Amino acid sequence: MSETPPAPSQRFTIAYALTPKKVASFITPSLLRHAALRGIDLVPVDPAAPLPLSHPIPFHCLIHKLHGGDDDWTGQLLDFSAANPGFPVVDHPRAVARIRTRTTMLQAVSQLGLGNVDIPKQILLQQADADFSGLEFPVIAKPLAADGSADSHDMLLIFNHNGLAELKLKLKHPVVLQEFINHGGVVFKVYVVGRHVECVARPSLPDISDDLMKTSGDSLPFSQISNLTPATHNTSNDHFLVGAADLGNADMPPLSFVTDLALRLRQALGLNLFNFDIIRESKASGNRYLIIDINYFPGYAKMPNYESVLTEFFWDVVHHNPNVALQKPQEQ
Ligand SMILES: Nc1ncnc2c1ncn2[C@@H]1O[C@H](COP(=O)(O)OP(=O)(O)OP(=O)(O)O)[C@@H](O)[C@H]1O
Ligand SMILES: O=P(O)(O)O[C@H]1[C@H](OP(=O)(O)O)[C@@H](OP(=O)(O)O)[C@@H](O)[C@@H](O)[C@@H]1OP(=O)(O)O
Repeated sequence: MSETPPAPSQRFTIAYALTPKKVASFITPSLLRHAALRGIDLVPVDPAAPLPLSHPIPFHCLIHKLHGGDDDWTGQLLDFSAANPGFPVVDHPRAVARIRTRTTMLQAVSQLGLGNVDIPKQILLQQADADFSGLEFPVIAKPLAADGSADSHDMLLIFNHNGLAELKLKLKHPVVLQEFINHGGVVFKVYVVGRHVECVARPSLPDISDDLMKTSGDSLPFSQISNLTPATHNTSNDHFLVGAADLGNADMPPLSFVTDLALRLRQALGLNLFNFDIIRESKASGNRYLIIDINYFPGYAKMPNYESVLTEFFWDVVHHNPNVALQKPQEQ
């Protein structure tokens, strides 16, 4: 990369509306430096102030991730996108909204046209006493909202009907109940930035044998298991760490498969900035993969060289490179 930044007339501004946590982890001095050398400046926007609805717009692209309770902000983004068609808002608020609810989040998977990729069987429980049918134990109860709010990562692994009865005391409804799939204790996280795709292995829940089902009680709470390190695990999660897989020796899915899957999913979702979690079913004879979660604008700073990857993406966006263009999501 040239060490001489472009002249002011060739510079581009990326406005960002991010949570303070995200600003701290993502808008690092090193990202700012990388981007500046490519002629790109990152500046904050105040989500409490109105976005400009007419020209001149003082930035060339808007990136965003704000958490629950931000309906006004989403409305602003929709109005801004409608008033400025073609202006790069990364990503379109309607496409983001779809993956902030666990029922609509995984719908796109059925459009991928890949026979070995599926989602676990799941049902929505609106209320605590709603009917539970068609699923086999163990199941995981997940909050319907996947919007980054305080309790959106609180989960309950349920082994039997008693555990199901405990659900109403332990998690706020509505929840999604999803069949637990044995997968060898490893989850593969696939990070997508435009057409850039990277896959890493992370710790997951261990396989659950019939014996473990009998000895584990009725239900077990857990939270953010894939981000656990020895320094952060707590008592409820400790249980699951027993028998944790050796990530260094994880049998990674082929990169060509992961890339193809990620690019299909990117188109189907209409998103440029996301990651998704896949697991490989232990008992399946061939390789059967299940997508269990999709996250908007994840923790990219954990990717090696994230500064260059994101800078190149921003450069493509402000130069309207068709590589990063996506279809606008339909209103539903
Ligand atoms: N259907 C499933 N079968 C087996 N394990 C699962 C299943 N669903 C989730 N898990 C395990 O539980 C973890 C958390 O689930 P999920 O990714 O849905 O939660 P999340 O809070 O949205 O995650 P993140 O912290 O990535 O945002 C997964 O990383 C995986 O270890
Ligand atoms: O901050 P972290 O690096 O842990 O990033 C996590 C991110 O938190 P942040 O967006 O508030 O930063 C989470 O977002 P919310 O669901 O809470 O909205 C979610 O996307 C996780 O999957 C990310 O972890 P990763 O998948 O990359 O391991």
